[in-house]
Amino acid sequence: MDVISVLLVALVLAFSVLWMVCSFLMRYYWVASALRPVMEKQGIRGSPNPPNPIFDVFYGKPDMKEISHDILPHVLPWAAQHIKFYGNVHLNWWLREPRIVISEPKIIWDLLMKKHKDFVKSHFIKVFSDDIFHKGLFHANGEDWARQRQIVAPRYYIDEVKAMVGAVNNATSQVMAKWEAFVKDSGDVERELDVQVEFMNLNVDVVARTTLGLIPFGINVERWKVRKQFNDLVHVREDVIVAELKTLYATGFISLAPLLSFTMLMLALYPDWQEKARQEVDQVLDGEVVSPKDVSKLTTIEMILRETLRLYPTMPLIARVCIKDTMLGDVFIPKGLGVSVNVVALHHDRDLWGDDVNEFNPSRFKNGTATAAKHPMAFMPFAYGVRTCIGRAFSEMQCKIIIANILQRFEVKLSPNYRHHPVITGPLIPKHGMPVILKPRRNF
Ligand code: HEM
Repeated sequence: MDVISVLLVALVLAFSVLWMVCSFLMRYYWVASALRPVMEKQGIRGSPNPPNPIFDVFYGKPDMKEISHDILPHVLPWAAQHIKFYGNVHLNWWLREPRIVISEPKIIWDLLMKKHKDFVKSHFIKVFSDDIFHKGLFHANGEDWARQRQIVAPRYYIDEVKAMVGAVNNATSQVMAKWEAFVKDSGDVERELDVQVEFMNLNVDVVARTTLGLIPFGINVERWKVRKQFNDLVHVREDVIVAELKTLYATGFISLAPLLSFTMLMLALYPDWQEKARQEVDQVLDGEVVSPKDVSKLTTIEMILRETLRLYPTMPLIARVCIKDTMLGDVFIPKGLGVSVNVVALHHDRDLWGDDVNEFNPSRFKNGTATAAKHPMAFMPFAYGVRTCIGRAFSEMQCKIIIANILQRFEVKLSPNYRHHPVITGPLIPKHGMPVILKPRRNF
């Protein structure tokens, strides 16, 4: 390498380092001398020091001492403290980035419904998932998002979802037969199994059977030809189609396995609810597989799933970043500030849910979700507004079918090896899996 090349490389390196240092200082300067006073003047206060979420998440934390559903102090200890000291709207940090964290329904309404145009998806979530979701709908913004949503969302409308019941039944039946053989092989009447791993595999299978209908091959081409959306799709670049499939695969198996796992925990912990749900399954299905018309009749399972999602929301934080100076309620939000909805805190707020907030009580959903708490937006596992989850109906249908199949064939007990340690790794998951004891029902 000649001298000029060496000098050029050194110059580029020096500029890169300078740029990194400057942007770091800028961020700090902005936070320390500009942003904090703006927020504090409005009465919004928060932690003076950034916590270390990476450390909290991955290392060194002991399991919960007992199986309690009061999980906020365990999964987000800083949030539990901040709510106590600063209230339901406070400042916090994501690494070095300041964020306003909210668990106040009226302000969440403004963020997700009234003022949604002033916010975009935050790169906060991309830290966790960019390599998985790539450029798909989950991360997209602006026109790119609108175009993708228009193409993908109709695939999950209720009639389309009903048409997927058979595929879910087939995949689930195979797994049930495998579980029965697994217990039989032990020569015992019951056997322990980590169902979390099983649910992940099952969901990959279900998503493959249902989602591959999106790929424009063979018969799908014929279907798509008669739809206007196909015209949109052929204009979408190949990498965007791949990104969409990755998104649907990832959301399918990342989000459903934890919900199903925690539901198994609830069934094991509350045998009275397990029995109630089983009686409903036996009555509605009468030994047959679930048909599309049966799905809406499984109301006890529906309540159990909702109460599980309340206590253990799969998506514990919803993150946005402000792109235009705006107001959320009475709070001025400057452009560039991150905003997070703390769904765990919202779902565990005593003022909204009452004194039994940390108890498992599916009956609170007997008249639906809107009246279960003191505010209709107190329950939001699938978010609200234009970016609400497109997979909601699909997830509810799939989970009902899987749980109905399990109850039809097995009794579920808690394993002595279960260790209670919900943890946020992006989704909220049981850190040590979900070992339960399965006992096939003899009379089935
Ligand atoms: C227990 C199951 C599930 C839960 C709790 C859940 C929850 C959520 C939440 C809270 C959001 C909003 C995120 C945000 O605004 O930042 C979301 C978005 C999304 N979900 Fe789900 N989800 C589930 C299952 C699924 C499934 C099975 C699919 C695939 C079909 C799916 C596909 C998506 C997509 C594509 C988005 C982005 C939508 C957009 O931004 O327009 N989800 N989900």
